[in-house]
Amino acid sequence: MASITLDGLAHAYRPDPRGPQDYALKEINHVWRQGGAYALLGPSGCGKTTLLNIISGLVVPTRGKILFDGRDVTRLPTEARNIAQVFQFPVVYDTMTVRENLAFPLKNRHMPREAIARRVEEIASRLDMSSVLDRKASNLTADAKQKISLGRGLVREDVAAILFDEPLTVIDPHLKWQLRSTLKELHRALDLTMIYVTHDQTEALTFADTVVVMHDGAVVQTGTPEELFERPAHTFVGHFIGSPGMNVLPAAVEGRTAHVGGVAIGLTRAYPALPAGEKIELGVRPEFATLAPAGTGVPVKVQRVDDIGRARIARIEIGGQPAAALMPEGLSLHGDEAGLTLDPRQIHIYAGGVLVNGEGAL
Ligand SMILES: Nc1ncnc2c1ncn2[C@@H]1O[C@H](COP(=O)(O)OP(=O)(O)OP(=O)(O)O)[C@@H](O)[C@H]1O
Repeated sequence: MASITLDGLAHAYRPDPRGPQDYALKEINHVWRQGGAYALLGPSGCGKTTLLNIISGLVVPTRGKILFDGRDVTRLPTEARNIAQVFQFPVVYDTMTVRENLAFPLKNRHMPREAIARRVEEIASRLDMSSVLDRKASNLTADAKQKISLGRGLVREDVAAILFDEPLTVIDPHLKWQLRSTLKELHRALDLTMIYVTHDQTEALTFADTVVVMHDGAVVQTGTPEELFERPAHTFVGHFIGSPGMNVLPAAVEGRTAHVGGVAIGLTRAYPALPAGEKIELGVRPEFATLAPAGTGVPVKVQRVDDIGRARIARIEIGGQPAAALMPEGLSLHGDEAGLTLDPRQIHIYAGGVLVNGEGAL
């Protein structure tokens, strides 16, 4: 196990980068703590694989350094980095049994035979594969083969880190939720540094203690799942995490009041230093905006109500801007006029997409 430090890392695939637009990865400074469970979350093309390849040694960054436990490994090849990797698609030897596949990384490192047997049994049991240990891998389903790949990644105790690159892509949806929690349990039990790359917020939020959210080659927020939910540092995080995502409404702020299309919304903080020329927006998650009878709270128009299983979500307009809110049990609507009650501590103000810390909280 190791801590991994990204020190001023940046990468451009073209040899003569001129400006930020030429960088697939803009400058990143970050420390992955030893034994931590991390997710690297972002949409396709945001730079996740580039960063993962820099960590694993497949790509040498244009600028900056990568340190494992303080040791500069920036130019070391993958083999010299002592990391395990699990990819989207199974990497297994079909002619070997499950047991032989799991034992392979340990045999390669000349671990004593009894120690190998013990470790293989332990990992197989944690992945619920004990009953198939002596089956040939070729006879197994794609799900089972990917579980072997996970096992081969997890079997070594001496790795600096395990990198997972969208490891549940081929897993049947019914099994996905189960494997997500298995991986979380494995992290607790095995105390390894794990970095899990995904574009799927559910996978990231279930697995990781700390999620690094990337957008357009840059890290826009690093935080616990709760922090990302309750205090998105960027409107992108607000949109990308949550279902439906955060409401982001163009606003003008005066004192402790935000105006959204002529509708006044009370704030708990003042924002005297908002940068001129930047787009000002108010962000509030649907979970903190509850529909109420007309005449209560902020006046809104209701367009429709969607049942999304765990809740009913009202599609509304605030000052002409589309938004989503919780539809409470037992509320009956008359026409399209309604009120909206907002949790004032959960209303955030953004300038140019970036969260602004207000002053003088009430
Ligand atoms: N070998 C390469 N040469 C040139 N450009 C590349 C190369 N690999 C990636 N890119 C570009 O770098 C940017 C980041 O790509 P990257 O694969 O790191 O993103 P990602 O978040 O992992 O996306 P995905 O989930 O689709 O793999 C993209 O604009 C991509 O087109």
